Amino acid sequence: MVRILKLSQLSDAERAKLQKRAELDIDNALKVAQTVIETIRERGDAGVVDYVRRFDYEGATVENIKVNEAEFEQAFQLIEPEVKTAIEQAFRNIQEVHRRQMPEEIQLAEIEAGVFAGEKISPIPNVGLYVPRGRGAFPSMMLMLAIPAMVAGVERVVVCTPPDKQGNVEPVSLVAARMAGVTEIYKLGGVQAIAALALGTKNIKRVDKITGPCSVYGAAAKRLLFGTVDVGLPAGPSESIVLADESTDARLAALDLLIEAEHGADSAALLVTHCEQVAIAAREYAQEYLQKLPDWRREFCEAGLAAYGGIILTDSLQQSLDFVNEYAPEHLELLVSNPFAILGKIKNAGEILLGNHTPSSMATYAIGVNAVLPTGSFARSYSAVSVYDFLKRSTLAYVTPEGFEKLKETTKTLADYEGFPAHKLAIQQREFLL
Ligand SMILES: NC(=O)c1ccc[n+]([C@@H]2O[C@H](COP(=O)([O-])OP(=O)(O)OC[C@H]3O[C@@H](n4cnc5c(N)ncnc54)[C@H](O)[C@@H]3O)[C@@H](O)[C@H]2O)c1
Ligand SMILES: N[C@H](CO)Cc1c[nH]c[nH+]1
Ligand SMILES: [Zn+2]
Repeated sequence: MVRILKLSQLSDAERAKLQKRAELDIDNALKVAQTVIETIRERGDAGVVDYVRRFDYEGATVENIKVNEAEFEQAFQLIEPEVKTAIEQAFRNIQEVHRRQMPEEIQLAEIEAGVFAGEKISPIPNVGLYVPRGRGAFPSMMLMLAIPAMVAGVERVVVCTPPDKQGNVEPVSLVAARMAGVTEIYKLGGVQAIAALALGTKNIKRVDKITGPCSVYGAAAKRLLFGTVDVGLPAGPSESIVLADESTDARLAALDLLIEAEHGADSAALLVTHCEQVAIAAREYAQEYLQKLPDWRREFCEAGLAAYGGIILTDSLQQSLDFVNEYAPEHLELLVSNPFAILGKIKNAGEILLGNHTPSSMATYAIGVNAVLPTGSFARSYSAVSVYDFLKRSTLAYVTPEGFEKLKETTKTLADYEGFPAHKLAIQQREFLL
């Protein structure tokens, strides 16, 4: 039975446990990751292959961990026509959304007479994308990562994704990668993928940034390699809040509660409402809909809902909103009578989905908004993946002779005050040299 928790009756410890989610059960993974990283640092490709053999595919060799042309071609043979059509529509919408995000390459504004300031935008040269594979196939994640990287103009986009026990990469992910223009793909998952991308080996050139969702092993590796490489946003176990009021159809609330719950036993799926009737009815419907899922997905839902999720009953809509903002969910669905009326009150959420026709599964696959989102309360400061994850900004300035006259005294005064004589001299001498 899906639990109903009355928010006002939760102890501080219970509230903190909800807030923490599963994200931080990382200690054991950190130990594994440390050993794998050290081995790859010392033994390079041979170390990488040893761990692929141990964790994913026994037949891995230095030669066969890179996806070859025949494997791409085979993937195009294997894909069902309706899946290809679906991928094509998703591709178009994701590309459209991300093209609209692209800023002007050069922005320069006159700040005062003769003083121009702005930014030059450039792509990150080398980027590694991690597309997970453990508990599902994720061609959608391939699109969500590869398309913004390509739109941003990244020169080298490398993908790592785990092979199955037969050494194959999930074929629709290969089709999605090819459509986006990615050709360099390694059959690597977990720590060995992150370590190879971050440290580089003879066969796998290191990257400047790695981004993409992963399980606790990849997350542990990213934590240990922070400082060696840019590890992007924290995107861990899926989590969501469905926010309901007295107008909500409890069947929709129950259905959407199960969307993120089915990812894994570590998923955190919550329905938050001040309306007891909706809470009780949604609990009944959730039980019913759970029976429609295959055993392994239903067991994920039951475990995650018992440990990290469930239905939270609050005293008022305002208390529900306060809870949402404190929790900072990855996905937030506003299944309320007028979602636009409360939109301004949402302060922290990776994704905000408005109304009955915008379930989070549609955002994951088809709308075009990015579905790689910050988890573990990091939606307080991080954003969804976008072209900005693949761009950097150089500040840009240009001063005319007129502008130089206007700024020279301020520069000399502040250089004096801070005790930097060469800074001052560069201004003083220019007054004679120019
Ligand atoms: N935040 C987001 O936007 C977002 C999007 C999609 C998925 N996700 C989350 O990403 C995660 C993906 O995880 P996953 O497990 O499906 O795929 P994964 O690819 O991250 O994990 C599989 C890899 O883990 C490694 N591994 C497995 N067991 C191991 C062990 N005992 N020791 C060392 N390494 C081991 C293997 O090398 C394997 O390749 C899920 O938690 C999912 O909810 C998040
Ligand atoms: N909902 C996930 C992000 O939390 C993404 C995903 C891909 N496939 C299925 N789900
Ligand atoms: Zn999902």
